[in-house]
Amino acid sequence: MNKILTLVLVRDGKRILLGMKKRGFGEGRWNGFGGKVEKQETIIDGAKRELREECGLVSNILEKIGLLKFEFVGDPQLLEVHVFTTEQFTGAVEESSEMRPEWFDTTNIPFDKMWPDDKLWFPLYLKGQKFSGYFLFQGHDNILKYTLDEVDDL
Ligand SMILES: CNc1nc2c(ncn2C)c(=O)[nH]1
Repeated sequence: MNKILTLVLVRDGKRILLGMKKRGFGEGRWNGFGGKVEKQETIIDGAKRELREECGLVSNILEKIGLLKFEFVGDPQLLEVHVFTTEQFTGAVEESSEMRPEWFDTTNIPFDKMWPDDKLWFPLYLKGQKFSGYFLFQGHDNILKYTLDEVDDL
């Protein structure tokens, strides 16, 4: 059974909010906000909860824009990441124990300090194209193979 995770990308015009992961999975990398989905919540409610917990922003309008599946050589647990975006949010950005948020210009995204798959699917995201991808990782830095498709709906 795949482990269901969420990823929320927050946009404000030309800017995107990313968080520096301070510990755990993906530590030391910039990423969107998200995490596990609890048993009693829907995926989108889990995404909204993680957004608020990790950076203080509240959004009721998340748009589903991507589905990413990750496999790691030697690990039977597949990750299934449901990707959302929002441009409508309230609250003040605040650092959490998990994440140090920072605004970036979408022309200057720090891909060299992000998961290596991000540079592959971000261009689709930035042009508003929904996507579905599968990535086979060797460790956390090396993509052995991947598929990435533009899709009309998720
Ligand atoms: C493994 N690559 C990867 N994993 C992620 C990401 N966001 C959340 N998780 C768990 C991502 O962008 N890449």
